[in-house]
Amino acid sequence: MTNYTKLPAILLLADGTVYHGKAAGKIGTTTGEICFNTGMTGYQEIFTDPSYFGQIMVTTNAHIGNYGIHKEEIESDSIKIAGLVCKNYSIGYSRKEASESIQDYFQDENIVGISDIDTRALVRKIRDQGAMNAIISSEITDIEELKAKLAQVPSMDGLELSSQVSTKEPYFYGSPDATYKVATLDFGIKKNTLRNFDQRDLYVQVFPAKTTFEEMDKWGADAYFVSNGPGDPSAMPYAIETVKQILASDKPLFGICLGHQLLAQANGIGTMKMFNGHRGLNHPVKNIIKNHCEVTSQNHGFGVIPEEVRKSDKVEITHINLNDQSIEGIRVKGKKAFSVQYHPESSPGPHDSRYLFDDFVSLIKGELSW
Ligand SMILES: NC(=O)CC[C@H](N)C(=O)O
Repeated sequence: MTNYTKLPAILLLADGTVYHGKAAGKIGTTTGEICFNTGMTGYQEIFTDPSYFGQIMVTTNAHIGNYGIHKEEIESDSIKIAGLVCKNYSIGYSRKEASESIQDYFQDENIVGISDIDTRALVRKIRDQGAMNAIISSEITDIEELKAKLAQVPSMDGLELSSQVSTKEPYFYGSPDATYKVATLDFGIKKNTLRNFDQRDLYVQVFPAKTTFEEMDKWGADAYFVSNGPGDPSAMPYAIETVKQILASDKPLFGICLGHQLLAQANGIGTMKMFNGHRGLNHPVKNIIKNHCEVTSQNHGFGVIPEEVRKSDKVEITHINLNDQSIEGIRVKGKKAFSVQYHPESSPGPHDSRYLFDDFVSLIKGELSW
């Protein structure tokens, strides 16, 4: 394949800052909300995480691509990030299990990126100025033209994206002989969540985002799962309604990330756009029920409004972020429903929080209550 990576490329931020670097991936132009992930490993899992749909990813690890691309290290069937910004873009790779280079992968999947950017300076800028849109181009050099294109990009605030990454048809995961059945609402589910269910004797049917409760209920599931996903949860009234109906059914319910935000919304608690999201593999969270700390994997740009959670008589707080005291977990009083803002399936990330999948199984078995 032709190697275009010596060609110049431009990154323009919505505040007018221009960065010059080199083309990475396909030659072209891409737009999205710029965000950064501080993880030191797991780039392929991050690129394929559907929650990043519509976002340009800045990786703070200095080398990207250096251990190649592995067919199995994916969280969905394609790259979901809108574009990549990195420092060193390594086309050569050192792992013998890898099947191709990052450059071939990006070109095959039509992903536009930019390398040789001072990502430390860029991240400090985004950190201090908050979330904003950006454009990367390796074909347009006129800044005014790039500005005009960037002005057309919608704000992430108020954007519904889940229905674009959700499965179009229902499908099954795991063994039909498993003891319990979990109906899953797919807003952009990660494969490792499904692997964790399968490992715990749960048979899953994954439903498209806009499936009604009535349709899912026909399957006779023992419990429900509400997945992670991209976009603004407050722009998803259809999903909030379905979660309300699941709650009314009194079946166990577990939600992760977007699923957590939707469970809050279904209980009358608002969500908000954060100044900077949490994206990385080492966010400390305190489980205030068990009085322990977990190091967690995170990826979100919205959050539940802390004052509204504290005032709510419907939910109680189970987890708190130790960096900024944001709400990381809730459970619904008198219901078998709980959720976390972070990612216990953690692919990539530490496994501290995997016990939440065991808690879900205990809840289904009737061995856990509050
Ligand atoms: N990982 C997720 O589910 C992200 C949820 C939501 N889109 C957010 O950015 O906050």
